[in-house]
Amino acid sequence: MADPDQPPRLAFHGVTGVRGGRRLFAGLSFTLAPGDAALVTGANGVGKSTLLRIAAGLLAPAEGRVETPRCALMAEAAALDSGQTLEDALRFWAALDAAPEPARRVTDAMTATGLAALAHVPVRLLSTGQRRRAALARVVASEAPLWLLDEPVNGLDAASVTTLETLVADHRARGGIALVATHTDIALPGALGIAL
Ligand SMILES: Nc1ncnc2c1ncn2[C@@H]1O[C@H](COP(=O)(O)OP(=O)(O)OP(=O)(O)O)[C@@H](O)[C@H]1O
Repeated sequence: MADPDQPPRLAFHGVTGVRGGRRLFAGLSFTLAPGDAALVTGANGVGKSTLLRIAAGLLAPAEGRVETPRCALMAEAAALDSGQTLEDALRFWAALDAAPEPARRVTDAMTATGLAALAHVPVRLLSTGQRRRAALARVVASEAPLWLLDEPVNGLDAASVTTLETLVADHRARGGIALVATHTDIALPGALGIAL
């Protein structure tokens, strides 16, 4: 567990990632402090999503140790209830976060991701790109110190990619940390490169 009195940081200490009995990476060590970002790159199936899931605490490292602050993961599935309105679906997750004011956080996140006008639209009616933006809104609404973004650019149009880049930059400027896995270009100034 992260010490709440210390600034948040993500630290991998000699981490080995194994999936389906296959060793994907070994002895991986890095530290990200407030304001830092890292870009995880590599071919399909190399282990980028696995690394993010280990960072999120969803998978245990086969070897080594991970220090993770409170985090939010944007993965392939938005994990939003398709029968609910966008606002209600986002509020469901925001209420589970260890942070106050879920309704205010959701409203702010929908505005930041350009989704405010769709607040009352059922999730099932959202387009692919809108659903991806909704997944991003879930991360923004969490106000978690660590954002874990797995292929966040997939399905986004050019304007939404710019919005994403701005949101990540703002998050870092506020002392947040971002770990991004992608094989698409994304502007992440000064990011640590983790090539798998
Ligand atoms: N639940 C699972 N059980 C067993 N093997 C898995 C599981 N999930 C992924 N794998 C395997 O682990 C390896 C790494 O997968 P991972 O999703 O981490 O790769 P990736 O680099 O994110 O790939 P992509 O660029 O295609 O998204 C792949 O060979 C994949 O088949």
